[in-house]
Amino acid sequence: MKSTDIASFATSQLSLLNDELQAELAETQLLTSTHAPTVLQRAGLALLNLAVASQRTGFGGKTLLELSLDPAVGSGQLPEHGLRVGDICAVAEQPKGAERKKERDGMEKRGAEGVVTKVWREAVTVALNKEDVDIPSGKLWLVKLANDVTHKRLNQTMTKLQKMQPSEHSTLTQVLFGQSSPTPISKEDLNADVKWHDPSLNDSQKDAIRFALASREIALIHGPPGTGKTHTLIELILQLLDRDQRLLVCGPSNISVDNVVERLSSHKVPMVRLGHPARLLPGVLNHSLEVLTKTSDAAAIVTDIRGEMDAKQASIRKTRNGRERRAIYGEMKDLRKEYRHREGRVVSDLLRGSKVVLSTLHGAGGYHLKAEKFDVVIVDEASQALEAQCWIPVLSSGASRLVLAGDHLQLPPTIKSLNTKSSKVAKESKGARGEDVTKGVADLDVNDKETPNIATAKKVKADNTTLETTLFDRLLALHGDNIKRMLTTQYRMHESIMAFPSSALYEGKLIAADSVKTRLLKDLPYDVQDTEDTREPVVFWDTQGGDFPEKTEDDDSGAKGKSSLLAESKVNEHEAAIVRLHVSNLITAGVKAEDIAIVTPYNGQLALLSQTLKERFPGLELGSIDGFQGREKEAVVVSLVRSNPEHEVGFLGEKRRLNVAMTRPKRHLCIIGDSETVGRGSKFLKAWMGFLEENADLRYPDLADLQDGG
Ligand SMILES: Nc1ncnc2c1ncn2[C@@H]1O[C@H](COP(=O)(O)OP(=O)(O)OP(=O)(O)O)[C@@H](O)[C@H]1O
Repeated sequence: MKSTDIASFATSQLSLLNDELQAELAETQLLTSTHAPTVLQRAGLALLNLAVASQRTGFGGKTLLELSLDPAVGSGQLPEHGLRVGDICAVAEQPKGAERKKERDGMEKRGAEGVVTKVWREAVTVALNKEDVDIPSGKLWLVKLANDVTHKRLNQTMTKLQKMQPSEHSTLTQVLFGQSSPTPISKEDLNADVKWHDPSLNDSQKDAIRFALASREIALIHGPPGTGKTHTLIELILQLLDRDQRLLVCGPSNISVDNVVERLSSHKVPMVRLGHPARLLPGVLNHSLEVLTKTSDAAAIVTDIRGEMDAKQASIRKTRNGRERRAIYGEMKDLRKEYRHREGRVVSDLLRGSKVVLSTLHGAGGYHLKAEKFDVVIVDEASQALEAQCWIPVLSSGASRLVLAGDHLQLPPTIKSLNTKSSKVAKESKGARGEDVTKGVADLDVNDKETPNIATAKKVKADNTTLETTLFDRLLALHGDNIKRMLTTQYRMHESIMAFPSSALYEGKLIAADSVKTRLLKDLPYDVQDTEDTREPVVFWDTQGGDFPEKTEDDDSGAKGKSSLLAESKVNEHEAAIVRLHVSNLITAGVKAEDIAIVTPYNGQLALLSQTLKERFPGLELGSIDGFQGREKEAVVVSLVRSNPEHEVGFLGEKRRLNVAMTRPKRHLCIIGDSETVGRGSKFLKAWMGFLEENADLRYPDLADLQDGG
């Protein structure tokens, strides 16, 4: 165990985070300043021709603007756009048609900044950051800005850590940096009798819970794919509550937190979910602070004042007279103060009564928790969070114990929010893992990860830390396997699908639960024929021989002019034809399109496959491997794309990405790739190709057949 100096660790993190922010800001700036508004709209980064449809007061006394199409332009649905709940944006007067960068300079600054809180077909709602801003009355546009809010909180947290005196470091903090060893756990504690709420837990789950209950400072629960990590955490939470502990439960994304809230709610645990309601799953809303402040007994005192504020807001918009406006603003200010005061009281009563508070890691740094203390912090999906993010709840909660659940052998935190990169920047800056960061228009997916884009993650500081090293990784390196327990029974995959990842990554320890180990597509609970595909758990279409070459997308006349934002990526047209053939065979056999997913690491290939398959099989799901982490499907088809005489494999070289790809299916995994190219990429890839040749149902495609079938 090598201990780390806490202040210099924080300093190095601050510098890495700052590099990261600068890179991101530069990229956004370049993009929005070099394109006309209409281009930005097409790229999903702006919405044009808007007008204020209504204005009211929301939670926290914030002004909510509802924006819909300007009646002068039209009515009804908004055009396709990429604005999503949680995006940071500016509402401003729309530049005139030809107004370009120069004229627009500083324009976004002059508008009002806010956060998108609701998106539906006809309108978008934005919560403004500042009070009392004048919204121009002409035609408006909404333009996405770089999200530096996340960075600010990370920065504050790391600065706090940096400035702490050694005497202020809790025992937990010392253990997290190797300055103290974790308190040894006695055999009796590990074998203590526990009254289980869920008797169906398997032995590795029970062991992990006993271990986490016995540990005084840290416990890592390592949950390989499908092993019931969240299931285990629920029991752990109930057990800790039985022991009268107060808990702060966090995850890196809203969905990871909601997942826990949904499963906890059947246990009638008094809990509060922090976070903006617009970003929460519907089933979770009843536990959200906003809904609780409206429905609890104390809520009435807040409601009447809210109405009064809305009325004042409305009158401001009608008044043109400056003096009158100023007077109303003054009254609003007093009302808002009173509102916050009352709301604050309701909120703190609610929080004080909750034994469990749940929020994103980021949300744990909000002002609601300032006065709250907890005994234990639990982080789900911890290996998908930046270390600095994990420190937010650790420092804010004052907790003495930390439980991290995750799987460091799947992908670490990544660029999930749409990042605004021009083709030029995208070509020059490869992402965190040298991956295809050109998310561009191909997958403007809703994704509300609060993890910043790691454009600079590869930068290694002198002390060997990168942003990509998660707390989970670092603790394992620091304290070794003694601080972790692994869950070993998986409830997802057929045993043949599980075999390779288990032996190559999980020390051969995974066991397939009886309920899943022999499940095939032909056994689906609806009518599926028994065919050469539906009776095979693993199929490998080996395209070796050079007839299935990859192409760089730019060779193909600038991606057909589809977008300047789609930069260099790889495609493999012949592989795409095999995907089509295989998928149509499955569907002809009776497998529902909804039960099939196609994943590929390259956005170029994804775009090509979407073009040709989406219309034909609407239920089919297509996505990047990275975007599919955490998901599962009955059948998964993976197109590996790379096939070249140089045997270059690009980011197939990242085994954690391939691990994610091969562990998504329940009953059927179909791999399409060139074993000659892929097999030379790394030891792991060589072993995988060897495994497939030995164990999969091998197919050698014939180009002529493809022309018929594809
Ligand atoms: N002891 C158990 N007995 C039966 N089924 C279980 C058990 N533990 C977990 N499962 C089932 O396994 C599946 C996966 O569980 P869960 O969603 O908790 O896993 P996870 O590890 O959090 O998932 P991921 O692999 O996405 O991280 C669920 O359908 C769950 O009901």
